[in-house]
Amino acid sequence: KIFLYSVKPRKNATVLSQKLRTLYDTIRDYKDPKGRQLSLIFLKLPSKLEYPDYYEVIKRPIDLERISQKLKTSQYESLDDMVSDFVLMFDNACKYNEPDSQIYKDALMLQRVALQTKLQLRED
Ligand SMILES: CN(C)Cc1ccn2c1[nH]c(=O)c1c(Cl)cccc12
Repeated sequence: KIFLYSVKPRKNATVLSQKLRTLYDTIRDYKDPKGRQLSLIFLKLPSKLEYPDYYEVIKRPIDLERISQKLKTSQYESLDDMVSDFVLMFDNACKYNEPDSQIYKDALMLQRVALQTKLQLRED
């Protein structure tokens, strides 16, 4: 299948898409020192059937699948744009879940990974 660009994608468009992919993959693949992949619980929101109150408490529910979908369909205009979706998700997790819960602690850890990765990618 020959894919001829009618118009060559602008350089910074591909640079941005590479940075967005790197940020997403870094969070998705992050493992703690014991080798546990923290992102797995964040892949899919809890079901409305099992957790109806979740959708009362959390006004803007979001999960990794939604962020992944937005990445695939080029809906992010900047790194900060994607970071704000990650921060929203982790804030949701810290709002709904108890501070002594594993998901609360994992949200804080992954939020730090997101912010550190953003800073590193900004320098490149
Ligand atoms: C107890 N149960 C609802 C925890 C649980 C189970 C799954 N998920 C949560 N809590 C969340 O906040 C959450 C978020 Cl942000 C994104 C994706 C999945 C989530």
